Amino acid sequence: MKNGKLGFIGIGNMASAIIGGILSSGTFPVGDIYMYNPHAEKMQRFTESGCVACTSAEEVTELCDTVFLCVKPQIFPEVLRVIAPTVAKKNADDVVIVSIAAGVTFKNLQDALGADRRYVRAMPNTPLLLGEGATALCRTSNVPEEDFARVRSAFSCCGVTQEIDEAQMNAVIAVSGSSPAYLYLLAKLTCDYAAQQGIDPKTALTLFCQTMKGSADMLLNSGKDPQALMDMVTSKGGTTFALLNVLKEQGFNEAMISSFEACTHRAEELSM
Ligand SMILES: NC(=O)C1=CN([C@@H]2O[C@H](COP(=O)(O)OP(=O)(O)OC[C@H]3O[C@@H](n4cnc5c(N)ncnc54)[C@H](OP(=O)(O)O)[C@@H]3O)[C@@H](O)[C@H]2O)C=CC1
Ligand SMILES: O=C(O)[C@@H]1CCC=N1
Repeated sequence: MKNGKLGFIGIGNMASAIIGGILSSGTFPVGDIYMYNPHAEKMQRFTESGCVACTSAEEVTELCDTVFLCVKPQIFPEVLRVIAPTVAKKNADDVVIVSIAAGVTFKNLQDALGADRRYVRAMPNTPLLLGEGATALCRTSNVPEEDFARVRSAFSCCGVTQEIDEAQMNAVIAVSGSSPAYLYLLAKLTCDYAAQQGIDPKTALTLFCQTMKGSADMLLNSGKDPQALMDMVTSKGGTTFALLNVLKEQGFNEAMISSFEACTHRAEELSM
């Protein structure tokens, strides 16, 4: 029997962003959110909001019909071993296991918890915390629409979601999961340069962040592709041309592509 309860195992950066986003949106009753983390203090701010702290991963799995595994890929074997007996006691229809881990495959989950269980993989990102996340999702073929919609709503209440094939899950990490880091790097480099030139750091950050937001809106809503938008900015013989030329000369494009490949490759290595 399904009870609508959402359980989270591993309350670190990402689970905190997801739970924080869910709480801000009010999409799920706060008392339906269960969680477990070895260091209990990490759950405190959510228990203060009305979420329920459990004393073990088994307890979360026993009490909830949608279980989000939010530990590091390296901890997965241990957590899967711990929850396997509890998952085995449930009817296959009564539990959906959601993994947000980089690289951990459906095969890894099925080998540990059973091929007849229902699985969803998600690749979210930390802006979920502000309701501005981006999450790629995929499911095993036995996950019915109703169960998938429920999992999806935990992510879509705090950002956009897109369903993709499992074969694309490692490549998509460079697009949603990891990509905030290179955008923050760009912000840091830009603002550090501005500060060196005597521009007030807050002023620079405000200008740069609005530029990222506005550029994202142009990409989504102007009807123009990235190259056309770059061309609109680039006057012949002007400043943007000079900027892009140095990036080209110094191998920026190749470095970015190599970094995406490294990201995907690392996810493949993290598979169990
Ligand atoms: N950070 C990100 O931006 C994103 C992360 N992910 C994925 O999310 C997952 C979690 O990443 P992230 O939140 O950054 O990692 P964190 O290290 O911040 O969180 C992991 C949490 O797991 C807890 N934990 C450790 N061992 C156990 C255990 N045996 N049982 C239950 N909980 C345990 C840790 O608790 P304690 O500290 O007390 O040991 C910690 O709070 C990873 O698989 C990652 O691939 C996906 C997309 C984006
Ligand atoms: O760095 C990581 O491995 C995780 C997965 C995506 C973002 N953070």
